[in-house]
Amino acid sequence: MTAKKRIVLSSDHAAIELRQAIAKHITDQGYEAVDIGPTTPDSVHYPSMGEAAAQKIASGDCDLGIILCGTGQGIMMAANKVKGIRCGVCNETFSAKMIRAHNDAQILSMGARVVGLGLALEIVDAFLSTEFEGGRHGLRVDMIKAMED
Ligand SMILES: O=C[C@H](O)[C@H](O)[C@H](O)COP(=O)(O)O
Repeated sequence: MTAKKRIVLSSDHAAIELRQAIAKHITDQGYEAVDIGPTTPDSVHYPSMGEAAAQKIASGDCDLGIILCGTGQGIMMAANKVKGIRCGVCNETFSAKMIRAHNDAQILSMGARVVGLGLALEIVDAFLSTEFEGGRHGLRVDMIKAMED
């Protein structure tokens, strides 16, 4: 039996309900949701939550990630500071497919103050169901990786 894909989820205070709905949605689909919070509505700083999620990927503990803040932008910026991490903000499904297919992004970021629940779940599905195509795209991703050395 193949191990379940482990998907780390994190957010700031702006996206708690959406994050929890996504966790249930992907669990229902057979993924293992590794939800690192927060769980209370208290204000929490998105850089810490973005970094914590990205470290779960960089360490190999999780396969892919979904992170959320008000716009998806701030938490994405923080996640991308962790070496080896590629994260994009996607507020529609085409980009969510393409950051997997062409950019081999490990983390999807979304804005809970931008997208509604129905669209957010479709974006998640697009991201999780798409594989990296490699080939010429692999050369370009390697160029990004080389900038970190
Ligand atoms: O990029 C940053 C995010 O959108 C944050 O969720 C947002 O800045 C939080 O704002 P506030 O503290 O006013 O809820």
